[in-house]
Amino acid sequence: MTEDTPVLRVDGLRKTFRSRVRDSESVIAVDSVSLAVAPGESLAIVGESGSGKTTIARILVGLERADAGTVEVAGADVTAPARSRRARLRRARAIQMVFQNPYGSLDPAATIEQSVAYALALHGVPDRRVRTAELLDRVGLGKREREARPASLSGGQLQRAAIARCLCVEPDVLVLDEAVAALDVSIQAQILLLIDELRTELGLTCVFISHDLAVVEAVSDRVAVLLRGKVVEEGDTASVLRDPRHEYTQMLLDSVPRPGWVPTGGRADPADTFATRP
Ligand SMILES: Nc1ncnc2c1ncn2[C@@H]1O[C@H](COP(=O)(O)OP(=O)(O)OP(=O)(O)O)[C@@H](O)[C@H]1O
Repeated sequence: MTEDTPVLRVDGLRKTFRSRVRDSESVIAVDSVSLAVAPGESLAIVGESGSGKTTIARILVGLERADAGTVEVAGADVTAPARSRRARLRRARAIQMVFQNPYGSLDPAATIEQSVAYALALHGVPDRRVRTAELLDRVGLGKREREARPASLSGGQLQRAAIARCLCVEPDVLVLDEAVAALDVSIQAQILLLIDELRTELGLTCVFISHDLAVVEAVSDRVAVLLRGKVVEEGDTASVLRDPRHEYTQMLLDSVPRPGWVPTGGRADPADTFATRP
């Protein structure tokens, strides 16, 4: 693989669900989505609620099965569900996910260091005690937090622990699904800074799922804008945010609160606003 060969390649993803509202109807959550992320690059997937962001993230990490399309990580096809334990471990090494709610990835009964040590053991990493300490040090968790159980930690501390747990396997790709959305703004900034440092140090390839354009601007090199399951605009983050080509991207930008902002129209349901757009 050369430096430019994408480490993550998504081709023609499609996912339909049975409607939660009317059983006889279906919802196209993801529609012909193709993406490529180069080694060390950070791609943001942005869109309003219901645009399909989380469904894409869940397909990437194998929590959801696509109806069509393929996902390749470091040249290996990871589209099919991993059936054997070995295949599941291989898949976990390829791609890891930080969730909005870190409780999902941390055992409530275990201390943070036990959770990290367990993940290392699962993947047969030697020198687990040393490696656990290194990882928790790296994400900025001290002795008290390491020995605590998830219920006694703050959201920011939990996200640090969840990131450390993902890093146990040195994944090819890290997917962060609204990973800072539930945090206070100042804690958000600390976590974004940590992710940025880790990207620089480890050359991490990241996919950031977010509805927040300020977060997208801070963390991504490239952005894909999602509307009703389809990518309607994609490009270098700074250019897209400065000079959006699609009206929907413009609408997302217009709906960011700022001094003098009047919330008229900007928060209209994009499904209504752009329903007829090809
Ligand atoms: N398990 C499911 N069953 C039925 N419909 C679903 C399911 N999961 C997602 N959907 C629908 O698929 C569409 C895309 O949802 P998804 O959660 O991927 O969007 P999103 O952009 O991540 O939104 P949010 O930011 O609110 O999480 C929505 O219309 C949603 O209602």
